[in-house]
Amino acid sequence: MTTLGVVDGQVLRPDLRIEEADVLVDRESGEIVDVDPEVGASADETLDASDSLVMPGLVNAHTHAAMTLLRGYADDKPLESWLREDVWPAEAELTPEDVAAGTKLGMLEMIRSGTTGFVDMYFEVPDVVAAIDESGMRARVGHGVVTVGKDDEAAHEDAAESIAVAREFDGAADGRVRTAFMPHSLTTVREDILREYVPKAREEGVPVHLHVNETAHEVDPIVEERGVRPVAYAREVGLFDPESEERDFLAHGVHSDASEVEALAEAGGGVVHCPASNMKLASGMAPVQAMLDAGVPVGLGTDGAASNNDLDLFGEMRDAAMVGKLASEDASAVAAPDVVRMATRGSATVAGLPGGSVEPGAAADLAVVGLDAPHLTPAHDLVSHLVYAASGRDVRHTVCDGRVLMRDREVQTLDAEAVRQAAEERAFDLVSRAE
Ligand SMILES: N[C@@H](CCSC[C@H]1O[C@@H](n2cnc3c(=O)[nH]cnc32)[C@H](O)[C@@H]1O)C(=O)O
Ligand SMILES: [Zn+2]
Repeated sequence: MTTLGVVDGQVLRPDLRIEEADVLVDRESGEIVDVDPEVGASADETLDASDSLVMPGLVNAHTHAAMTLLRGYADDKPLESWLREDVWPAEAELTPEDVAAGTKLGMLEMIRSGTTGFVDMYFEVPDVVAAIDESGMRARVGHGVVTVGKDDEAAHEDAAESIAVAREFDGAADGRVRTAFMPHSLTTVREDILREYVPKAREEGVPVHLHVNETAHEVDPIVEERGVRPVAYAREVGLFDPESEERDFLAHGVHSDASEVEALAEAGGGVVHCPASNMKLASGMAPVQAMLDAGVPVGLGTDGAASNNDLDLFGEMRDAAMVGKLASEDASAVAAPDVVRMATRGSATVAGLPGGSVEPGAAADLAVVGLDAPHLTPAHDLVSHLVYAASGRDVRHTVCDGRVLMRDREVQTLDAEAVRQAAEERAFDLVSRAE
C-alpha cells in the first residue's frame, strides 16, 4: 500500500463535528484508511492541512460542464427563450473538440473550488469521458436526449445513442465514470420515446436523470393534456420506480407540489437543487425544506455555467441557504448543516457516486479549505463558514480517488493555462459560427 497523509488539519466528520486529526489514504484502493491524530505523518506523500479544514470533496450533482463555453453569452432571459433563441443555436455548432475543451475548462474550475465529483448531461459523451479520465475527477455522465423538432427516426436515434453510451462507458476511467440514461425533460422528449427507452435503461442497470418541474411552463402543458402532475406522469412512464435498483434523480423540481414531494419521498427519487440557475432564469423557488422534511434525498448542483454563471459549489451552498429561507419565509429553514450535507453526502447519494464523507472505508475524495483568511475569522462555527462566508477560492488542495488533483492551488492533472486558452479560442469561434 502506498499512502497519502493529509496532516495537521481539522476534519469535518460525518456527524458534522470538527476534530483535529490526520486523514490517511490508501492511494491504490483510493479509500480512506484512518482518521486520527498523527496517523498521516509517516505516509509516502503528505499534504499540509495546517490552518485548514479537511472536508469531503463537494459533488456537483447536475451540470452541463461544456457550457462553460457559453458563460456570459446570453444572460437575463427566461429559460424557454434563452434555450431556443441563444443556447440551442450555439450548441448546434458544437464539435466534439469544442465539448472536450469546454468540459476541461469546467473541470479545472471544479477542481479549483474543491469539487471532486459531478453529474454531466451533454453530448459527445466519448470526448467528455476522455477528458474526465485525464482530469482524475469522478462523474456520472449521459447523452441528453431532445425529441422536439425531430422526426421519428432522429428521435429514436438520439434516445438509442443515450442508451448506447450509457452501456459503453459505465465503469470507464478505472471505475470513476458511471453513466445514466438522460432524457432532457418531460416536455422536450416524447411520451412514446420515454415508454420505450426507460425499460432499456433498466436492462442496462443505469439510472435515469432528467429536468423536471423547472419552470411553470414545464408543468402546465402536462397537467392540461393529462390531468396529472409531472411527477405522476413520470411514474406512469416508468420513472422513479421503487422496485428499480437504480435511483432515478431529477434536476430542479422547483414547481413540485406536496403530492409530488410525497411521491418522490415514497419512491426514493432524488432531487438536485440548483438555486442559482433557478434564481437567474427566474424559474422559481424549490420547496427544499419540505423535501428535506419528507425525507426526499436532496443534492446540490450548479447547472450549466451559462445559467449560473460559475461552477463553484460554495456559492451554491450560500444560495441554497438564502433562497431556502426566503421560500419558507422562515430564517431557520435550510440551515447551514443541512446545506453542507446536501453538497456532500446528499449529492453523492442522489448521483449514486462514492464520496461525501470523511471516514475509514469511504472514497478518498477530499477538499482542504484554508482558514487563515480575514473573511473566515473568527472561527466560531466552521459549518456556518462553509455555507455563508467561504468561497471556492479558499480551497488549497483537492483529492479524488486517493490522487492529488490540486496541491497548493496548482491543478496537477490539467494544464490550467493551456485549458483556459483552448477554451477561449474555441468559444469565440463557436459563437461566430452561430451568428
Ligand atoms: N441531444 C440534445 C442535447 C441535450 S443536452 C442537455 C441540454 O440541456 C440544456 N440546458 C442547460 N441548462 C438548462 C436548464 O436550466 N434547463 C433545461 N435545459 C438546460 C443544454 O443547453 C443542453 O442543450 C440536443 O440535441 O439538443
Ligand atoms: Zn440543467
